[in-house]
Amino acid sequence: MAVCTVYTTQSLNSTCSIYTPTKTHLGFHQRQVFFYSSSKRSSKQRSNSRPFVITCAGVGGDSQTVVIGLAADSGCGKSTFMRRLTSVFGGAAEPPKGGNPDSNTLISDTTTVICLDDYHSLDRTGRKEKGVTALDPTANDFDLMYEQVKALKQGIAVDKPIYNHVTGLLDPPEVIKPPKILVIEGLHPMYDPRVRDLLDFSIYLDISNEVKFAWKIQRDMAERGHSLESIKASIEARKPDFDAYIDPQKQYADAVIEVLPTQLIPDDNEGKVLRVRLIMKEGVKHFSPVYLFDEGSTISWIPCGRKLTCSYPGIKFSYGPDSYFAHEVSILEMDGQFDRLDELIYVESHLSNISTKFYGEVTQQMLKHSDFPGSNNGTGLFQTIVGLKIRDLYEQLTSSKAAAPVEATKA
Ligand SMILES: Nc1ncnc2c1ncn2[C@@H]1O[C@H](COP(=O)(O)OP(=O)(O)OP(=O)(O)O)[C@@H](O)[C@H]1O
Ligand SMILES: O=C(CO)[C@H](O)[C@H](O)COP(=O)(O)O
Repeated sequence: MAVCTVYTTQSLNSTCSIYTPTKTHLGFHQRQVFFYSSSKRSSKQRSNSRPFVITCAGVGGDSQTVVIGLAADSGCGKSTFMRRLTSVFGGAAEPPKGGNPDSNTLISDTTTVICLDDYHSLDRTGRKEKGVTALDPTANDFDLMYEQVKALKQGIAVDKPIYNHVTGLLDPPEVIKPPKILVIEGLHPMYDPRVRDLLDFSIYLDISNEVKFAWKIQRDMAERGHSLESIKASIEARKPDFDAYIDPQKQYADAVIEVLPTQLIPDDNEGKVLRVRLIMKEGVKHFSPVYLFDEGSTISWIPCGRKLTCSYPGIKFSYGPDSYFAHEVSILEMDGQFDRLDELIYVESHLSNISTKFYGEVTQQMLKHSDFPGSNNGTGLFQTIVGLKIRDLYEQLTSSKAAAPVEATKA
């Protein structure tokens, strides 16, 4: 086997990979560099040599993209969560400029959110012909998902396909450049072990069937004109594949936001008042779980009174250690809803490890987006806090990378 050296214009820390022509379909942006069988060649020899085509880190290899996975079924609040997350980093998230108007991608200064629906390998007709749902792994191209997320993580731009939800067809690809933070959201970010291993942090939105149904009715009946029967039928049709392929991913998540009917109203079936649990894995690098009052203890707190206005059925917080799929976790729970969002500061001041940059940042974010669904309950509160934790994780990851050469020099 020949030992070869790659000469590249990238910095020494660049990550370069060689791809055979058979892999060019993977959609990498390629640059030409020189590839030799010996490292000791003159510059004349170098310039006369035939170039091989290889891929190199497009951002110089020094900055690495942090990858976040967000899994949930359709209509479970992923887009709302993404809007809260991108807002934490500042700037608005928009579809790629001048691109396909039906693109599912959202780009802001710091984050790029790609929707994994774009890796459907079967379009709507194809799925119908084969009798499979979009949740079925056979309707998705996990090889391409893995190759492209890996490339982006290494700083290499990719040509990502687009699944057009308007037409149900696969559209020509769009270029995705490596961002500072890449969020992959959709049905299967933690399904394929190769993709899962690329994630620096993962979140699962676990919406109970009762609540999912209430949200679906609210959106698909009120906003999209679907009938109650068709909504019920669609949920039922998806359920076996949801249980088989989507739901099991929650065991791999670093944080799960579980949304359940309230326990404050006996036999409530309206789904308006919610009990929301933030399940946080212990021992995750760069992530320290949020706690209420005293870390590791078990707390039950009713904050209603002089400092927090509560109408029926009130608000109840709980916090404590637990286990989840045999992992040690901390769980913070909020049941009920806020009457006045400005009073949230009272609750915020009793929470620790929330990774804010200034006193009241959670309350400020919640007030800023008071029109988003879930702003008056634990869904909005916990999504905002997870957004702040992701910012913190990103800052820790990037500062530890920046510090690494210094450490190496010291050694
Ligand atoms: N926290 C919440 N509280 C109440 N309703 C919510 C909440 N989050 C989402 N919803 C409802 O669910 C609908 C879908 O939300 P969203 O668009 O964020 O979900 P999604 O997972 O991105 O959906 P899809 O995958 O279908 O695009 C909203 O229009 C709203 O009616
Ligand atoms: O579960 C979904 C993820 O959003 C969609 O149902 C899937 O992407 C197929 O989309 P469409 O119904 O528009 O063909």
